[in-house]
Amino acid sequence: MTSPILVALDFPDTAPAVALAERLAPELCRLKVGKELFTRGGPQLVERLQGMGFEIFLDLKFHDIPNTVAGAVRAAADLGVWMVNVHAGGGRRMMEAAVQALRPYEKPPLLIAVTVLTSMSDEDLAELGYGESAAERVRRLAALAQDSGMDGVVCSALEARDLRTHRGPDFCLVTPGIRLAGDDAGDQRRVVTPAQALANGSDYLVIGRSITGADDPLAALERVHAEIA
Ligand SMILES: O=c1ccn([C@@H]2O[C@H](COP(=O)(O)O)[C@@H](O)[C@H]2O)c(=O)[nH]1
Repeated sequence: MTSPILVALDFPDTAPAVALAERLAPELCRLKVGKELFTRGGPQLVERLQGMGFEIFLDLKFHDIPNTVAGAVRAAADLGVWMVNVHAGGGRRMMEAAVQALRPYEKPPLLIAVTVLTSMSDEDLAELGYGESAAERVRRLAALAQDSGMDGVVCSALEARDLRTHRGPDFCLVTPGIRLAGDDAGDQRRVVTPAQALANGSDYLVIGRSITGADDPLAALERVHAEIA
C-alpha cells in the first residue's frame, strides 16, 4: 500500500530538493512540488522526480478564468502528475472546465480544489469581509467542489471529520497544516498532528517543514509513519 504522506518540497532550488528525494523512497511518501520549486525547476524537475519513482502532487493552485485553468490542468496531465489542484474560489464554471479538460485522459491526475488555506484563521477571513468561519466556508466550498465534479479538496484536518460525514467516503481529503507534537506551527493557523488527521478522516497528509526542516528528514518521516501506524 502506498503511503498517505505527501512531502512538500519547498526548497529555493532544485539541488536540495533532489538531494532530499534521493534520501527518501516512493514506498514511504509521494512528493509535492509547489510554486517556489516549480518556478525554479519547471517540468524538467517534475520529470526527474517521477523518473526516481515518485508520484507527484503538482500544487500550483490554479485560479483564473475557466479557459485558462482548463489549459493549465491539461498541461499538468500531459506532464503525468498524480494530483493537481485549483482554487475552489474560482467558482463552479472554472472547476467544471477543469473537470472537462481531463475527460479525454485515460489516467488523469486527481483533481483537487483548495478551500480555505490552512494558514488562514477566522480573523483573517473576517478581515477579508467573509461573514463565515473557516469551518463554514470550507464546508460550503467543498460542497460546491463535489457538485462541480472535483475528486476532492484541500482543507485542514480540523474540518476533515465534518467533510467525511457530509461528502461521503470517496471524496478525497488532502490536509496540509500537519505538525508533529512540539513542532512550531510557523505561519500555519489550523494545525493538526498526523495521527489526529487520519483519525479525523484525512486521506493524505501534506507535510513540509516538520520533515524537510528536521536534522534527519528520513528519521522525521519514519517518526510520522510510526505515529500513524
Ligand atoms: O491550505 C494549504 C494549501 C497548501 N499548503 C501547502 O502545504 C505545504 C505545507 O508546508 P508546511 O511546511 O508543512 O507548513 C506548503 O507547501 C504549502 O504551500 C498549505 O500549507 N495549506
